[in-house]
Amino acid sequence: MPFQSLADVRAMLAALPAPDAAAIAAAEARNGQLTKPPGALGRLEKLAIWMGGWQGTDKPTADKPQIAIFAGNHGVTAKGVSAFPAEVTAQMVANFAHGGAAINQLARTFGARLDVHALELDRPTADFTEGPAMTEAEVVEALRRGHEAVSPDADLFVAGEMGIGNTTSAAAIATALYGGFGWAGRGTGVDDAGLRRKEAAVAAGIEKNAALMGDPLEVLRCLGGREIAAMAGAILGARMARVPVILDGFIACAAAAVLEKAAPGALDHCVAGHQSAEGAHARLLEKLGKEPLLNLGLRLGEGSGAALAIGVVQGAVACHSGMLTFAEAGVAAGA
Ligand SMILES: Cc1cc2ncn([C@H]3O[C@H](COP(=O)(O)O)[C@@H](O)[C@H]3O)c2cc1C
Ligand SMILES: O=C(O)c1cccnc1
Repeated sequence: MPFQSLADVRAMLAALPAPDAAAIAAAEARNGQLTKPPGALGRLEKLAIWMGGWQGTDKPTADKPQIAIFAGNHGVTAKGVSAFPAEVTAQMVANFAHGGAAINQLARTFGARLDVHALELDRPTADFTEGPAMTEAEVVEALRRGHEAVSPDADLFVAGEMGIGNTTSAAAIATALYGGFGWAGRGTGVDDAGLRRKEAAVAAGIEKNAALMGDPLEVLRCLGGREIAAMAGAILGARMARVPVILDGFIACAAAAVLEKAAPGALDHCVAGHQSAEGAHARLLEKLGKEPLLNLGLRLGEGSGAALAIGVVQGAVACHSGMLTFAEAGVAAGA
């Protein structure tokens, strides 16, 4: 058991592993010798060196990517916050199992292992507008499921989610962590009245759980969902195993934000895969200090934007680890 209480999670967050400084130096040196003008591969160069640092090598790989999707149901759906009914969560889990969802196609395209973890779908979280969404035992169990989902063999990890109502939960988390207004967005496509219901649910959730909002892990317990907690646990598990992570959209970033607030630097092993079309995702990425790799107007979740960014990371490490140096290739170096 990686942890049995939120206190154990806090202790883990206080002692996170750092990247391998020698591997970073070696990867930087290698990058400087490859057959291209200095800096010509732009951000790909930084990505490859970052991958090397976390993997502890000057020749990183990205041919064993893992995508884990976590699914959970939300009591707050009773407040009419989604354009779709809560049954869709379980129906989409079946669709993932049959290979029929967008993420199945993307995982196959980039050669990623895809695991689906359905977290007590017949037992939704409590409606957070009326009290904490989860007990400590429930949130710790979800964090643990995520933590244990990371394969020790993976060289790159994506956490994705499925949970009708979870853009409201993510908006509530972002509001609690960063304050201000306007964190709720259209999600699956709610109309103006639906958006107002989401804003009201967020405000009620913050007010009802006000006494606990100073502690990021309590924010996760009170306003999160099982799949959001599991994504946080998985991102933490990847850090402990020094597996680099690609962050997905608004909901995945809300999960990640809990870790960053609890322990600044906790997302140093993460890159932002994309900027989603969910209204407040750009703002959340700014709070995290992360520049997205892609901006394709996706607003799906399931890890889909991050999955597409696996291709970018694969391109970066293929160049970095596969190219010849000037000396090896017999190409004349510049002045
Ligand atoms: C068919 C379908 C497939 C999905 N795949 C991801 N989501 C996305 O939409 C949900 C969040 O939006 P909201 O907060 O508005 O409910 C999450 O399940 C998210 O993963 C889907 C939603 C639907 C309807
Ligand atoms: O940003 C996302 O990942 C997202 C946006 C809308 C609906 N589901 C997911």
